[in-house]
Amino acid sequence: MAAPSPRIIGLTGGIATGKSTVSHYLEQHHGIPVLDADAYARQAVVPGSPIFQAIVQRYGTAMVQPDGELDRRRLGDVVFYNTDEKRWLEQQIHPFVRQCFAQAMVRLQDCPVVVHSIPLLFEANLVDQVTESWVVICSEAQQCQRLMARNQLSRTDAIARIQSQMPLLDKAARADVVLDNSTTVAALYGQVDQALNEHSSITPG
Ligand SMILES: CC(C)(COP(=O)(O)OP(=O)(O)OC[C@H]1O[C@@H](n2cnc3c(N)ncnc32)[C@H](O)[C@@H]1O)[C@@H](O)C(=O)NCCC(=O)NCCS
Ligand SMILES: Nc1ncnc2c1ncn2[C@@H]1O[C@H](COP(=O)(O)OP(=O)(O)OP(=O)(O)O)[C@@H](O)[C@H]1O
Repeated sequence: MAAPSPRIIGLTGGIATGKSTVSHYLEQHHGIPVLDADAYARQAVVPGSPIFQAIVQRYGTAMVQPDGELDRRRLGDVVFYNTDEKRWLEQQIHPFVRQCFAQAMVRLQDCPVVVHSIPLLFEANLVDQVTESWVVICSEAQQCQRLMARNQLSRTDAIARIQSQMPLLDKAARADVVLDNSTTVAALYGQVDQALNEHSSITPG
């Protein structure tokens, strides 16, 4: 059976498990366009935007850095410890992100393969928007260590961010492809190459 056109790979995982490492490889090595929900979510809160203003109204100017940008670390310290505040923020940002995806897909409709990098692919029930789902996993100890190192976070703050998400094993159980990023980046790339070749005929549903 012919693969649907375009083939849309929904790339997900836990925080700091390696989504960006995979998406950069797909983009740079394979030339596949990547639409990144995290990047759109950052665009949603540029200084002066309606959502930036709503955030400042809700939490005060303490959320704004001296350079005028949103203090993302500080906002994370609020929402990753408080489910209601996380839900409020998602309600502000997600419609903008959905609109960005829809607009970009009009532009990319003739591409044979497109990647949608979406941390909340399963949590937000977006799996119907893609033709196959890939999840990047590693052990929780590695995830915590990589997150602490990259974002200069304490162990407590890293664990709060990890625990605010759907457990990785639940994501792995739902995914079409599980990419194990518990060893080297080279080993991860090998799995990506294999998944690109082997799963090209997965159809939605
Ligand atoms: C809270 C914010 C400001 C923290 O920013 P920060 O620069 O520290 O992190 P960044 O945006 O790079 O996200 C890093 C990772 O955090 C995790 N994460 C982000 N938002 C969420 C969320 N709502 N729920 C669970 N995990 C999340 C994802 O794994 C993501 O890849 C930011 O994550 C945000 O605006 N989140 C709400 C928007 C959202 O839901 N984004 C997810 C994609 S739409
Ligand atoms: N196999 C690996 N071995 C060691 N470090 C790694 C490996 N893969 C990724 N990393 C590092 O772990 C960190 C997280 O990786 P990456 O940014 O790709 O994750 P992510 O899932 O995109 O993160 P986020 O959820 O925050 O967007 C980065 O600093 C990256 O360089």
